Amino acid sequence: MSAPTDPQDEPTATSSGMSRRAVLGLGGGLAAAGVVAGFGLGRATAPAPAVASTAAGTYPFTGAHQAGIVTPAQDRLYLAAFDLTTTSRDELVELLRRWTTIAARLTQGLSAGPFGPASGPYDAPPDDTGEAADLPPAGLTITFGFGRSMFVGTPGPDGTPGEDRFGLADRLPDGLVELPHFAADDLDPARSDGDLVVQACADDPQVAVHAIRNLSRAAFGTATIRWTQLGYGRTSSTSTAQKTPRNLFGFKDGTANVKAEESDALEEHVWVPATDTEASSAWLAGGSYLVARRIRMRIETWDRTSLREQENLVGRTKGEGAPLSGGTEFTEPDFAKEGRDGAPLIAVDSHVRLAHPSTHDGARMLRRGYNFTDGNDSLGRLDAGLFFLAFVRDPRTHYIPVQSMLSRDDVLMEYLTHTGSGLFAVPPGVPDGALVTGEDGTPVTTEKSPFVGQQLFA
Ligand SMILES: C=CC1=C(C)c2cc3[nH]c(cc4nc(cc5[nH]c(cc1n2)c(C)c5CCC(=O)O)C(CCC(=O)O)=C4C)c(C)c3C=C
Ligand SMILES: [Fe+2]
Repeated sequence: MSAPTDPQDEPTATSSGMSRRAVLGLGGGLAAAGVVAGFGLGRATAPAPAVASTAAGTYPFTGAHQAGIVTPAQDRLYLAAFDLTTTSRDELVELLRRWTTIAARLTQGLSAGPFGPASGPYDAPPDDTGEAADLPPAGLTITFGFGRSMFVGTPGPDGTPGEDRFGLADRLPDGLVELPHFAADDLDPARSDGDLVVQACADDPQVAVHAIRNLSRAAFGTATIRWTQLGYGRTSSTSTAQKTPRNLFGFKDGTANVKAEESDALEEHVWVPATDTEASSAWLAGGSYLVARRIRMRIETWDRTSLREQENLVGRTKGEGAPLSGGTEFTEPDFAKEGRDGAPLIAVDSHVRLAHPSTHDGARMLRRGYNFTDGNDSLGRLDAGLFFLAFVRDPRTHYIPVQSMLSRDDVLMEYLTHTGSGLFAVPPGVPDGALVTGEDGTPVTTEKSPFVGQQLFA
């Protein structure tokens, strides 16, 4: 996988100078020396600090918040929702411990396990699947979240309540509601919901897929994949240093997004605050909520729509991304401005007007979506669209009212169908310095090692 092509998109890298390949080579040396170890025993390599990097860049795994939210949006996504097959709380905790260690390792360019794909016990499967062995970390981030069903199970079709399998019902955070049915939803249950979610983002699809594959492998016997979504071409900027990308309608997307540099806006709109949470959600302080919506776009119809109409539907110009009220890309839209005919220059039913914070008591969201193309239907139309991802402080105030209005009144909806949906509580990050490391200084799983979401089980 290649390093970021746009110098503005370069991950904030510190350097250990150790590539994944070098690490694997050292793992092989250990095997040759007859050292057979599980996760608790490391390789005899030079320590790889929790914050490491190569020329291609890594992002720290630890911190107050999980990586993959304000991290400059990488170009590729592989997201997987899982269903737990166990009913044991201890096994759930063990899974989260294993996942935390593996994620901490992979994001720093290490193999999933201490041996890597080509060493370790010869009669056992390798502890890493190997397809990323020669690839740099590619800015990989791995972000974990919990679905409502993990807390309260899934209600039966007759409305019977779900089962509290893990003794977590009283910890259900207030915002982790069942999303209402929105007008024009055509949701496929096989592409919706899930007990757990893992978002892997990287600048190389193989690195992102490798991450999910190895995490899924580590979940064997405890959780199975419910659905996945592959995404390419980010449709948002999450840093002012990034160029605004384009969605499959050809419009710049992410111009007015909440950006990493807007620390006040992040506190107000993205992070769950410690101050105003109920006891049931206190564990989520410093976390966020992730809304995922698979939105199919009728691109063949769109492609037969005039440029004038396309711009009016969106409320911005297609070339520059400027509001139709005038100015350049980052000029604030002037919704009061009228044209010569006395009609507002930005139509009252345009997407940007209806999604704008001024229409929703100031509520904003951090959008982090991706384009997707999943083949075609029997009529030869592409099954393509936008996999909308947004991180919000509270979906009840920051997502549901916006989506309700858009699904009812937004003229863009004529070209859209929501086909998948998920809402997840995203716990805060694993604190810096908390990871347990083995002799070689790389993260290992022990009975005491910290894990993502630990606050929930305290
Ligand atoms: C519920 C939230 C939103 C959904 C779903 C959504 C889908 C969606 N959006 C576009 C294209 C664009 N959206 C733009 C801006 C924009 N969109 C939302 C919310 C949802 N979009 C917000 C909050 C905003 C920002 C509004 C503002 O503050 O001005 C834009 C303009 C450029 C930008 O600011 O990002 C485009 C273009 C598509 C194609 C789509 C579904 C497929
Ligand atoms: Fe939008």
